[in-house]
Amino acid sequence: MVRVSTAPTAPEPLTVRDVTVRFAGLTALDAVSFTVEPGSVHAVIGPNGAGKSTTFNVLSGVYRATSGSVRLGTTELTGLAPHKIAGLGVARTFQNLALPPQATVAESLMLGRHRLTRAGFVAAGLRLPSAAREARAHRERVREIAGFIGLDAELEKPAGILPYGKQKLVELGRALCMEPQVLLLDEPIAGMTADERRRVAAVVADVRDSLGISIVLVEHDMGVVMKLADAVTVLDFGRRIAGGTPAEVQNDPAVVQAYLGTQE
Ligand SMILES: Nc1ncnc2c1ncn2[C@@H]1O[C@H](COP(=O)(O)OP(=O)(O)OP(=O)(O)O)[C@@H](O)[C@H]1O
Repeated sequence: MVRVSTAPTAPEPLTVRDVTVRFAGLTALDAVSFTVEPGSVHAVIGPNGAGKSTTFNVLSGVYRATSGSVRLGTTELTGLAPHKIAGLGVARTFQNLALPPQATVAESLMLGRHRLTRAGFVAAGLRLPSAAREARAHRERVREIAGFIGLDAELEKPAGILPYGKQKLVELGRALCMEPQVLLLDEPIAGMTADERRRVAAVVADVRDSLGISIVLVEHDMGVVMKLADAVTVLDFGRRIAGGTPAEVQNDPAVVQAYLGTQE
C-alpha cells in the first residue's frame, strides 16, 4: 500500500458533552458524553433504536442537538451546517453510496478536494499558472490516496461499475481527500462479502495507524468492532450505558443485558 503523509496539524480530541436530541415527544439521545481520542478508532454500538444514527447525524451536523455540545479541540461544532463541520476537519461517509454514477474514481475522489481548492473560478477560468499548479497538486494527492485505498489501477474507471466493496472504498477515499482530522464511518462494511469486509477493515486500521486520523465507527458487526476499536461507547434507549475498551464493554453486565433484552 502506498503511504500518504500524515495530516499537517496534530489531531485533536472530538468531545461530545451531554448531548440530548429530542424529536416530538421522543428522547433519541439523553445527555450522552464521550471523547474520541486523537488517532483512535471509537465505535458507537447498541441495539436497534439505541441512538447510533442520531449520534452520527449530530456529529456530522445533519441533526442539531437540543442541548449539549460537540467540539473538535476547542472549536465548537454544535449547530454548524454539515459542510462547515466537514470544512473544519470532520468528514463523513454515507451508509448508502453517494457517488455520482458516471464519474470516474479520480473524479469522485476529486470531489473531496473541493473545499481545499484555493484558486477561485476566475483564476481557473483564465488558466492562470497558479490554478494549473494547484490542479496538478490535487491530482497528485488524489493518486496518492487512490494508492492508499488500493484503487490506483482503477482511477480512470467509472466508479459505478466497480464491485460494491470497491465503491465503498472510493467513498472512503473521497472523505480522506478532504484531509480530515476525524472520519465518521456509518456502517462501513454493511452488505459486504467477507473478503470485502476484511479489506475495508484493513484500510480503516491503516487510516488510523498510518495517517493518525481519528475514526468514529457506527457499526453493527461486533466482530469488526471488537477487532478494530480502541474504545467503545454503548448506547441503549438513547443513554450511554457503558464505555471502555472492547474487552471491558463486552463483559459489562449492562451491555450483556441490553443485547440479551433485544433478543427476547
Ligand atoms: N428524524 C427522526 N424523527 C423522529 N424520530 C427519530 C428520528 N431519527 C431517529 N428517531 C428515533 O430516535 C431513536 C433512535 O434512533 P436511531 O436511528 O438513532 O437508532 P440506531 O441505534 O441508529 O438504530 P438502528 O440500529 O436500528 O439503526 C429511535 O426511537 C428512532 O425512531
